[in-house]
Amino acid sequence: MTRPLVDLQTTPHGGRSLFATQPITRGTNIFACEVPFAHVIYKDYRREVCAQCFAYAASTSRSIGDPRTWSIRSCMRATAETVWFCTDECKVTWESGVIGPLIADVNALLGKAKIATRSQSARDGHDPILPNISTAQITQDYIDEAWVDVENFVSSRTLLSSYCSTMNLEDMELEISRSVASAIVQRYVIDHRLANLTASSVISSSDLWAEVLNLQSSELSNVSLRPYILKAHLRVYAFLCHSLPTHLKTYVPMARIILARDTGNAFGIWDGDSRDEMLGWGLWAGASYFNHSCCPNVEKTRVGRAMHFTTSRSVETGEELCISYIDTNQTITQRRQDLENSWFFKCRCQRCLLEEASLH
Ligand SMILES: C[S@@+](CC[C@H](N)C(=O)[O-])C[C@H]1O[C@@H](n2cnc3c(N)ncnc32)[C@H](O)[C@@H]1O
Repeated sequence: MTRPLVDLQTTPHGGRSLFATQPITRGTNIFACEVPFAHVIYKDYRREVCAQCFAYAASTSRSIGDPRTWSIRSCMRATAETVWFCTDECKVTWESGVIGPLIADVNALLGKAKIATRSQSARDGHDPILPNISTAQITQDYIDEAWVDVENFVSSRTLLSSYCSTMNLEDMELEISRSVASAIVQRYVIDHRLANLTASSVISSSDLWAEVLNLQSSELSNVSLRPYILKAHLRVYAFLCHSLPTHLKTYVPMARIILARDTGNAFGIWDGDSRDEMLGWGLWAGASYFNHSCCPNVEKTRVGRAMHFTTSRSVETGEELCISYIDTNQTITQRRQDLENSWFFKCRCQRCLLEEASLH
């Protein structure tokens, strides 16, 4: 058996991180994660993004005159949401799988349920799920209590149904709901052994959920910086409790776990290398142990549904293997701002430490 090239270790500065177990040459594929555990493609792009391989119809690499939307569509159950494909091969692969069609069924239900949330008169601004809050109030206890309250609230079917009929779910809340629902379907399929899922080169399907649980949560940092996120998450939870089919409802408590880990661990699904347009996002469990560096030695590439990680230069035994989360062609001040706003940490990479020292 060949020895793995990477090893997970704890760092003094940035939680767990991946390290080289032997010298690695430039261009080596060190890790691959085959499928996202949760994902969503934004509504505006759904006709332009292949449901199987995420190829973008309007990408700049395509020729002038090529259509901006895909024309091959799924024709499975009438109850399922229509999805589009770049080739017949992708369509056959998707239709012969279990997860894609199940997600399309659930998405159709969520779409209808969202329309129903605005069928009655708009709310008067008061939301019983969470009163207006100020950042000063936000502690882990506060967040825990808010989740206990919402769980009590949704346990009354009458209250829940009446709330959802006028909650006026926002478009972004529906996207978040779709992403959580895709994870719920994934877990349902694993639990019921409906498909043989291989998520990555090192993780077996039975460990997939454990891998998601193991991801770092950024719930408190995220809600402290953007208190409105908590309200959106609680509303998504209530909406899913109300709208999902009975066999998936038992999995709704997963929502808080996914939402707490999504920010800080998910990757954007981009149109191509130039990253002009973000088409959606996905949570590739197992691929989130790469720490950030402003002088990275690993490049991340999406290959269809898979995330591949390749060394961008040669690496010594024991070296930390890092990707970059941001545009590293920025000043230290801009880089810090981006990392603190979106990932809630102060970068301790070699480049930042050197640049910081030269400032003093
Ligand atoms: C996607 S996770 C990476 C894996 C993470 N270290 C863990 O233990 O799960 C991102 C988090 O890792 C930490 N991190 C990543 N790169 C870092 C760096 N250059 N300096 C300090 N902390 C970093 C931050 O806490 C960040 O929010």
